[in-house]
Amino acid sequence: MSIQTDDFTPQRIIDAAPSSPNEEAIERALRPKVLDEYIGQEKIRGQLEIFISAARGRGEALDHTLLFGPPGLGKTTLANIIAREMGVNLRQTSGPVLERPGDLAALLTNLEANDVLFIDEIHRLSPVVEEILYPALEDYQIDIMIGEGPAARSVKLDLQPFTLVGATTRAGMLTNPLRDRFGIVARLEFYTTEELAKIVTRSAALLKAHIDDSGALEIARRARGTPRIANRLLRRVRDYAEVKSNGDITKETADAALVMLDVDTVGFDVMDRKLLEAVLYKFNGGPVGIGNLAAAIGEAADTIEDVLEPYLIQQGYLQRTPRGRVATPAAYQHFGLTPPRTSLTGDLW
Ligand SMILES: Nc1ncnc2c1ncn2[C@@H]1O[C@H](COP(=O)(O)OP(=O)(O)OP(=O)(O)O)[C@@H](O)[C@H]1O
Ligand SMILES: [Mg+2]
Repeated sequence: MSIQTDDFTPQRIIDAAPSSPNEEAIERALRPKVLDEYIGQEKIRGQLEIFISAARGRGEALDHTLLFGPPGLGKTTLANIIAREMGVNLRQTSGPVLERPGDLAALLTNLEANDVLFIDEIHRLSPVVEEILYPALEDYQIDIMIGEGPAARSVKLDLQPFTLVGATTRAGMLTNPLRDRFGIVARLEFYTTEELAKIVTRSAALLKAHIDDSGALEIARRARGTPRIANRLLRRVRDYAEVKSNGDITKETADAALVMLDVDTVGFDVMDRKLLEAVLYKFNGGPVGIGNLAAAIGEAADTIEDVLEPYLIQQGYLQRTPRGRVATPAAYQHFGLTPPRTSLTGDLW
């Protein structure tokens, strides 16, 4: 019998990663299917609209596209939308799954003209697999080795023109030759409260939940700029509203539910507070190196960098300096402390 650990590990309510296979199924149902339903990310949407309609007009494959940004901002959603708007198939895989060159070759040779190949976590491709990808991206050709030892020979195979859509939370970890082969590079930004409120309202309608504007705004404000978190908070608030009142989601029910879930007024949960408190109290406001910080709060450095930090930095609570992480005056104020007149890096705030 196999046990899915997912169901047993305690889960941050505002974790930006999907919490279980079950949540992924719910997400699929809430996922916008066409560009017009995709809320926010105006710049990317505007660009894609033009590039897609031009490529379609010429009957060509869309340029290879790299989507990067923190988890839960809509990269997978966008990859699906691109295929849909192009009117082609989407084949999906991910960096760690492609262990051998043959795995990728099999996928590539099965693509039909102008199809989208979506590689999630593309920064985790192994170097040997990446090698195969270069000529595929440039000339729609691959070189594969057939046989072993002295009898081995290399065979060139022609591929159909296709679009690679790569997604990553870490653009900095891509090799230069790979990054250079993307014609379109889109950086997804955190969503504004207004955009998230629209997403919450749309999802509530799909879930047949009753929500008013103030309820949607309250959830949006506390969703860390991330649609995945907004949708998750909505589902938890809906549970609360159904059990504790008549099921209608208002500002009051949303607030009460979120207090119960330990999500504070700016959307921080226990982990965010733990991180900021460590910088403030244990390291005197910083600067503190990522390794020390990771040890102090018992989280992996990767998790801090990919999941926790981006939002805190974007919201201006934390700064990344060459000497380490530094708490900003906003962080001091959030915890009711008086910020020092100069930061520890010596700059005047
Ligand atoms: N622009 C958007 N409008 C409406 N809903 C969105 C939007 N972007 C994302 N969502 C919702 O958020 C959920 C998470 O999005 P998605 O899975 O695309 O994120 P991701 O960037 O691929 O995350 P990860 O890095 O974990 O793979 C989706 O199920 C979708 O319902
Ligand atoms: Mg994804």
